[in-house]
Amino acid sequence: MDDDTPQPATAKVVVRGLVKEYDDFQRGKVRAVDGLSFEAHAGEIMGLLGPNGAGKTTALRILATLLHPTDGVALVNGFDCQQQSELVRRQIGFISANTAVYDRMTAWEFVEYFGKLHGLGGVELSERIDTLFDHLEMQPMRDTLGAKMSTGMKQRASIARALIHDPPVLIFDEATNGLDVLAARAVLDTVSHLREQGKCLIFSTHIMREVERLCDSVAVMHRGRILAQGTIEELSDLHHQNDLEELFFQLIRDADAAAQEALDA
Ligand SMILES: Nc1ncnc2c1ncn2[C@@H]1O[C@H](COP(=O)(O)OP(=O)(O)OP(=O)(O)O)[C@@H](O)[C@H]1O
Repeated sequence: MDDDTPQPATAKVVVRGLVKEYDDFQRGKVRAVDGLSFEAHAGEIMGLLGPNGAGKTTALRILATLLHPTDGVALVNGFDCQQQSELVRRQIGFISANTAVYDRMTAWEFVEYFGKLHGLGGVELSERIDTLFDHLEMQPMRDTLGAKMSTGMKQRASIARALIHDPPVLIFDEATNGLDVLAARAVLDTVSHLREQGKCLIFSTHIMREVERLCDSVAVMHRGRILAQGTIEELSDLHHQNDLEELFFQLIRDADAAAQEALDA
């Protein structure tokens, strides 16, 4: 990797007033993200919790430099996702439920290929892959072709791919969708382990148990906005509700009722 890259001391994600509108052929303008603001810090897992269509993937794809925002700012480690996308990509690893592997590459070749794209090579790269394969328990599948991998194996390969350049910020977008309990548990264990290494993690999900088990803070998102944000204890105290699932339903119900009232007025 380029050693001249400025490396701020603390990995951090800052999102301020982020807006994303899509031009939808059938629905016209769709405001998928509507003034979103949050921060995520090093050594912490921030949960982004929201129902289908809340705007989680859109927001995270902006952070991953895959989409341009309509308005607002998203910074990764101080670098602007829109203006400095190349630098942001070096700071970030993005894992979703449907990251593809290549049918004709083995797990090892796949991760090596992405390592090379990040400018790694030689012994440094093979040692790094070896360490990652140890941690992710991928040694038995190192020669398995993408076409022969199970869903859980594909997800492990995708995680190794996202970690190969050792980025300080990791984004998991509904990364356990479609995995069986064992494979999902392996992903959650990896996320915990990455926190111990001081990484800044954003973990989007609609599964409450994953949030309760993993996250240091949580932002509840609906209709492109954040309805509530804080630690689970802070949210429980503020809304007088200890059950996260109930709290989630309550927040969504209240927001929908307020939106309906505004429409009726
Ligand atoms: N390319 C697109 N064109 C038009 N509308 C889109 C596009 N992508 C997403 N949307 C819309 O934006 C809104 C937010 O979608 P998004 O996928 O970001 O939400 P999400 O919280 O990730 O949902 P899910 O959990 O279902 O993945 C939805 O109304 C969706 O239909």
